[in-house]
Amino acid sequence: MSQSYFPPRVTSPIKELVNFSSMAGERQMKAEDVQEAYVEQKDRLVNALDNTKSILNDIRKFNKDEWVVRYPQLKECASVPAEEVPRRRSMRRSMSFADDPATETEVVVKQGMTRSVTLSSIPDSKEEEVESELEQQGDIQDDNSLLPSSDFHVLRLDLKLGANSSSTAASLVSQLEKASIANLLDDRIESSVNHVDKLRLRVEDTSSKVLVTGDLNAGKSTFVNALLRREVMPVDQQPCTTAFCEVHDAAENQGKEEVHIINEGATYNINDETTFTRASLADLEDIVGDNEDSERMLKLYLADTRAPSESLLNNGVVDISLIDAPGLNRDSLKTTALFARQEEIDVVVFVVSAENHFTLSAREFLVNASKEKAYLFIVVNKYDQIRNKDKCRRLVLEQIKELSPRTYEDAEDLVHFVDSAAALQPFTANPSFDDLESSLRSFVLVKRSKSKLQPVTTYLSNLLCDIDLLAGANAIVANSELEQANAELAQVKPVLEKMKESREILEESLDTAEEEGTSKAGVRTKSVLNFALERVGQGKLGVDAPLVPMPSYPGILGVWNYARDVKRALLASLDAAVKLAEDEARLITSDGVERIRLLGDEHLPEGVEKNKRVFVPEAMFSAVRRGKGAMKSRRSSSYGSNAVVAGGTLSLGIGLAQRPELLETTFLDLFDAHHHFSMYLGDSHKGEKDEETPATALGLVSVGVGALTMVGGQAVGVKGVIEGLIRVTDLFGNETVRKWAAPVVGAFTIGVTAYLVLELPNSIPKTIGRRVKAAVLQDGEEASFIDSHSERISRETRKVLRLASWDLKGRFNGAMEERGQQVKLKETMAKTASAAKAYFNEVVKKTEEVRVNALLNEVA
Ligand SMILES: Nc1nc2c(ncn2[C@@H]2O[C@H](COP(=O)(O)OP(=O)(O)OP(=O)(O)O)[C@@H](O)[C@H]2O)c(=O)[nH]1
Repeated sequence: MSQSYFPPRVTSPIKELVNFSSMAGERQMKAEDVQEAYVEQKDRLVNALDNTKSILNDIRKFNKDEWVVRYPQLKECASVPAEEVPRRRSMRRSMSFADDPATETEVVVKQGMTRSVTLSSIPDSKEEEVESELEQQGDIQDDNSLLPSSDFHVLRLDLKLGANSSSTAASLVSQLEKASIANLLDDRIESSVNHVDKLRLRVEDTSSKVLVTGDLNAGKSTFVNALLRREVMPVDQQPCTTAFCEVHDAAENQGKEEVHIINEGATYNINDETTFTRASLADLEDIVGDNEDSERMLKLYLADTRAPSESLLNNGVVDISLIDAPGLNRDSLKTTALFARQEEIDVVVFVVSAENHFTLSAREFLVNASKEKAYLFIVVNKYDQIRNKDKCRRLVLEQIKELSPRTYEDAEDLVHFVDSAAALQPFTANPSFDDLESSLRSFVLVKRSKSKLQPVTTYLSNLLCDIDLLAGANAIVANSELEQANAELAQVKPVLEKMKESREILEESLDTAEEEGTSKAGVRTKSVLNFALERVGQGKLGVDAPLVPMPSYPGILGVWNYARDVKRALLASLDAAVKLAEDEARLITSDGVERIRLLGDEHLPEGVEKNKRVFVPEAMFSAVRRGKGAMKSRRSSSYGSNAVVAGGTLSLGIGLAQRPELLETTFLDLFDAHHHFSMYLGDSHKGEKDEETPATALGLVSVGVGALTMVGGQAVGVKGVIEGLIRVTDLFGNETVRKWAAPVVGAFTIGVTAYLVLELPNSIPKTIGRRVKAAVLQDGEEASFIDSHSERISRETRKVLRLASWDLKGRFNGAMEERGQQVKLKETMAKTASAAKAYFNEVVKKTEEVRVNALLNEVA
C-alpha cells in the first residue's frame, strides 16, 4: 500500500504521519503519535509564523524610519549566453532595482538545501569558491523545482517588470520613485502580515471538517448515521436533505445533545444566542422537512458514547465535524461545490450509489473537487444490492481513474464499497465498513496535517525566500552605498582637514598681502611725490615725461605769460607725478592681486570655481574724476560689474594745473622778496641751491621789488608796476628825498634792468617752483599734498586688495563649508548604509533560523 499525500524525500514529522497511514493494522495505536507529531509541527509553524511576522513588521518599520527598502529584480545574465555556459552558471543573476531598471549588477545566488536564497555580489564571492560550491550542489540543481527563483513569490509587486518586459513598461516603471516602490512594498508586506495572521488562526484551529456529499438518494444520511452508529439524520427513499447538517461532538455544547438552527444572515456563534435557534434532536426530521427549499445550516451536537479509538467524532485526537450536505441535484450543485472549496473543509467524502454509479452532476462535482483537494474519499454505497460485485468495482474504479487520478492511485485506502444500511444493524459484523471507518479516520488525521499545515509550510517557505531575496539585495545595495560613501569620504575628508589646517595660514597670508601692498603703495607714492616736489621746488618739472612742457622764455615782454605757463607746467608735472604714483600703485596692486590669486591656487581645493572677478587696474582711482559724466561713464564701463573698481577720493593735487587759485600769477612769482631777503640775510634753507647764490645787487633789486609789491599789493600786472613807479616818483617832490634818491633810483634802475635781462629767465621757474611747493605743502587745513595722496593711494590699494582677499576668503569658506557638508552627508550615508547592511544581514540570519526551527528545510 503506498500513500503519498506528501512529496517524496520528506524527513519531517509529517513524514511519520504518512508512514503511519501506510501501516495497516497499527493505525489506532499510532493515532496519538500522529497527533503528537502534528502538534509538534504545528507549534513549530506557529512559532515560525510569529517570528516571520515580527521580521516583516520590523522590515516595515525599518523601511519607514531608516532605509528605503529597494525592490530587486533578478534575471538571467545577458552577458552569459545560456548555450555557452555550464549549467552551474545559471546561478549567476543580473540584479536590477525597480526604481532603476537600467542599472544592473551581477550577483551570485547561492542555493541552499531548500528554496532559500543567499545573494552576494560577484566581488564578494571568489569565483572558484562559488563554482565549487555550486558543483557540490549539483544534485540539487538537477531538480528544477529547487532552482532558485529569480523573482518574488509572495512579495511580488505587479510592476510589469522582468526579463521579458517591454522597454516601454520598463521606462514607465523607471519613473516610479524609490519611495513609491517602497510604499507599494510596504502595502504588500502588510497584506502578507495579515495573511500570516490568518494562517496562524487556521493552524491553531483544532477542528477538522468532513463534508459528506453525493448524488441524490445515494445514502449520504444513512452513511453519516452509520458513522455515528445512530439514526440521527432523516433517511428517506425520497430525496429529503436540503439543509447542511454539521454534526459536532456534544462535548462542544457542554455535553448537551441539541440542534442549533442558524438564523438567516447570522454568523454562527455558539455563545451568542441571537445567531441561532435551539431545537431538540427529535425534531430534526421536521426541521429538515420544513426547510426543504432554504438550504439552511444546522448544527447538531451529538454524544458519541463509543470509545475514542472507535468513534470518529469523539476520537480523542481532533475535533471532527461531519457535514451532511444536500444531494447534487440541479439546484444545490453549485452551493455544494462552493462549500467543498472552502478552506476549512479538510476532507470531502463522496457517496455514490453502487446502483447508479456517477451521474453527470456527480462527475462535474468530482472533477472540480479533485482539482481543489486532489484526494477524495469515495464511498460506493448500497454495494449489497449489486450482484456482479467485481464488475461494479471495476467499472466504478475506471470512472474514478478518469475523474480523480490521484484518488484512483490510492484507491485501496480512498475508495470503499460498503453497505451503510447494514452498518446500522446492531451486533452485525461489517468488516468493509470497519475498514472504511479506519481509513477515513487516518485520512482525516493525515489530511488535516496536510490541509492545515502544508499551506502554511509552503507559504512560509516562499515568504522566507522572498525576505531572503529582499534582505540580500538590500544588503548588497547597502554595502555598495557604504563603499561609495567611504570612498567619497576618503577623498573629501582629507581635503576638509587640510583646509581647516590652512585656513589660519591663508588668512594671515592674505592680511600680510594686503598690509604689504598697501604700505608699499603708500611709501612709493610718498617717494615719487617727494622727488617730484623736490624738483618742482628747484624750478624743474616734477617728472621726466611731463604732460605740459616747460615753456621757453619769451623775453621780458612776455614775462607775465611766461610765469603763468611755468606755473601751469610745474603744477601739471605734479599732476603727472601723482598719476605716476597711481600707476605704480596699480602695479603694486596687480602684484598684490596676483599674490592673492596664487594663495587661492595654493589653498583652494580642486573643483572650486576660479575667481570670476577681473582686476582692472585702469579702473582704480577712476572715481576721482567725479561729476555726472564720470559717474555715467563708470556705470557704462566695459569692465562690467565684476571689475575691481576702486575710486580714490578727491583730495589735494589732482588737477593742480586746473585749480585757478594755484594758477593765479603774482609779482611774488617773479620776485620772492621773502626768499631773497632770507638768502640775503643768510637764512636760507639748507641744501637749497640758492644758498650758493652770492649776495649781489640783485638782492637789492629784490628788496625794491619787494617794496614795490608792498605798494602794489598782491595782484598787480605790468600796468600796476608802472603805476607803482609813478607813485614812487611822486616822492621825489620832497627835498630830502631828492638828495639821496638819485643814486638809489639809479641803482634800482640798473638792478631792475640787469635782473630783467640776466636773472629772470632762471629765477622765475625757481621762484614759482618754490612757491608752488610751499603752496601744495600747506594747502589750508588739509593734510599735506604728499600725505594726502599717499593716504588716498594706499587706501585705494587696500580697498582692491581687501576686496580680492575677501573674495578669496569667501570662496575658501564656502568651499570649506561645502566640503564640511559633504563629509557630514557622506558620514551619515555611511552610517545609515552600515546600519542597513548589518540589519539586512541579520534579517537573512533570522530567516534562516526561522526556517531551520520550523524544519522547513526538510519539507520544502
Ligand atoms: N440496501 C441499501 N439501502 C440503502 C443503503 N444506504 C441507504 N439506503 C437506502 O437508500 C435510501 C436513501 O437513503 P438516504 O440516506 O436518505 O439518502 P440520501 O443520499 O441522504 O438522500 P438525500 O439526502 O435525500 O439525497 C433510503 O431508503 C436508505 O434506506 C445501503 O447501503 N443499502
